[in-house]
Amino acid sequence: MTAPVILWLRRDLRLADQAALAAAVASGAPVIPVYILDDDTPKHRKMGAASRWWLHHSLTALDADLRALGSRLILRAGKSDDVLCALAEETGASAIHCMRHYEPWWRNAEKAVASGLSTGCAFVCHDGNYLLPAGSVTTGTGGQYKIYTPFMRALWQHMPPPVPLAAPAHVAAPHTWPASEGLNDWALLPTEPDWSGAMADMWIPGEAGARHRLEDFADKAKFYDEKRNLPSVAGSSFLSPHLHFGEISPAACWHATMHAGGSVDVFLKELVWRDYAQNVIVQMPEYGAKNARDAFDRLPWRDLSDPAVKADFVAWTKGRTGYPIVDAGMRQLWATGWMHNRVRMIAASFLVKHLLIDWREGEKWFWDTLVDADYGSNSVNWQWTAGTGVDSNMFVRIMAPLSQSEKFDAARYIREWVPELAGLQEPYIHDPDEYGARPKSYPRKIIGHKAARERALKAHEVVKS
Ligand SMILES: Cc1cc2nc3c(=O)[nH]c(=O)nc-3n(C[C@H](O)[C@H](O)[C@H](O)COP(=O)(O)OP(=O)(O)OC[C@H]3O[C@@H](n4cnc5c(N)ncnc54)[C@H](O)[C@@H]3O)c2cc1C
Repeated sequence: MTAPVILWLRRDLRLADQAALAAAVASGAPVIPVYILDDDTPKHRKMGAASRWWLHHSLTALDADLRALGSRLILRAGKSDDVLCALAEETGASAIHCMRHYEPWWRNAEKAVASGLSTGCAFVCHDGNYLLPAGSVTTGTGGQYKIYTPFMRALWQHMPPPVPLAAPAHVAAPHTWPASEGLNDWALLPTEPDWSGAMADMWIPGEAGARHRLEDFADKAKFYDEKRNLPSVAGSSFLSPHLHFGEISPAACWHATMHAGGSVDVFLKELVWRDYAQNVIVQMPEYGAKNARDAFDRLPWRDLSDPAVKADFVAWTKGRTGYPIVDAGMRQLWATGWMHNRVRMIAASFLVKHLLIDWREGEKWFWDTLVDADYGSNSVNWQWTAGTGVDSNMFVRIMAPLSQSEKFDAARYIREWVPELAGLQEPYIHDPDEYGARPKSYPRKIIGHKAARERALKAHEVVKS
């Protein structure tokens, strides 16, 4: 009887263009696909609540897709290396195939599995969750890029990525299946209260949902640059949670859109940002916790243990800052697990500069509430916004939320997410306080733009010194 091979699944929950699955199938051995719910290895970086909701549905979809090919998904909970080594022993597996991941905890886990397996079992990591393996695009002298633009130019020379692999037609099952835990027993879905209604309306987690999003976007990709900054318009791809969970490969996204014409290159460059973020965390694994620019360690952030500061933070999380564009974004995030990119920049900048609250508090909130919460992309973008990153916006360039709201035509978006303001016309809706048009149910501005700007610039003096 041929020994089986194990397919270790993490953020690569797809059948098409899945190099680890393709290699497992090509080995000719029976395949045991396993997903391990591991809250030990990532420690405080375990998946947030919105991601857990997504995971439940994505695993359900993947199990159904595998069953259609004659296979199924085995679920186990525990520390990945312990579980995998035990499963390899139990099944007599000859190899474990997986996709490579770059979060520091996954890199450690990959090393632990490789060293923990008995000699009869090979451990093989495959690439394909990114356009190129992190670390493979190097400068002329063989160094790593820290800045996005030269990184993008260098990566672009290697594009397009290889043509995506088709899903296998059949996945051979083992003679007997090892025991599996029940997905419902993992309690990944919220119950009391169940806050996932708007998420379920907006998203279809799983590979088929990802494919539909891509097909829908491929027709619009040529207009990307004109529309992507307008929160009232669905101008971007909405692929981020699907890409994060690996339900679709970036190569599939590239090939489906690259001939769209118009401004599609601007979209493709956003896919490169995703790769860039992984390259940053490979070089600086602590990026989610540590300022890349040390001088910012001196910045006197307001202290969250002070109740007044805490109240400001809570107002931000609940979308009650008195700045309609910020509040609309934060409420969209809470309801759907996603926020428009332009509004993410405005809301993040508001926390860091207007409220002078440490970017790490915002990063944590996003980690818990985004369905696309991604260690690399989240920390790179927060540090970009805060001005603390290797490649970042300057701290002293303070975004004016109210003019951004007008510039990017956010009225319809605000009406959708801040119903108290639904009756206001332009320009009042962008700044109801200023025009004396604020309904009683909507809060006053938590701080004026001028006062906030002066406070932030004063705090920054310490960094300069
Ligand atoms: C403060 C802040 C935090 C963020 N946190 C995350 C996060 O945790 N996870 C995440 O995927 N994105 C994050 N982003 C980036 C960006 O906002 C989202 O990727 C984008 O809004 C997703 O929508 P979309 O799929 O329609 O993107 P599109 O505009 O259609 O872009 C296509 C894909 O490119 C990638 N991408 C686009 N912009 C970026 C970017 N700036 N950085 C990295 N990848 C990008 C995403 O995978 C996205 O799905 C963050 C941005 C900010 C300002």
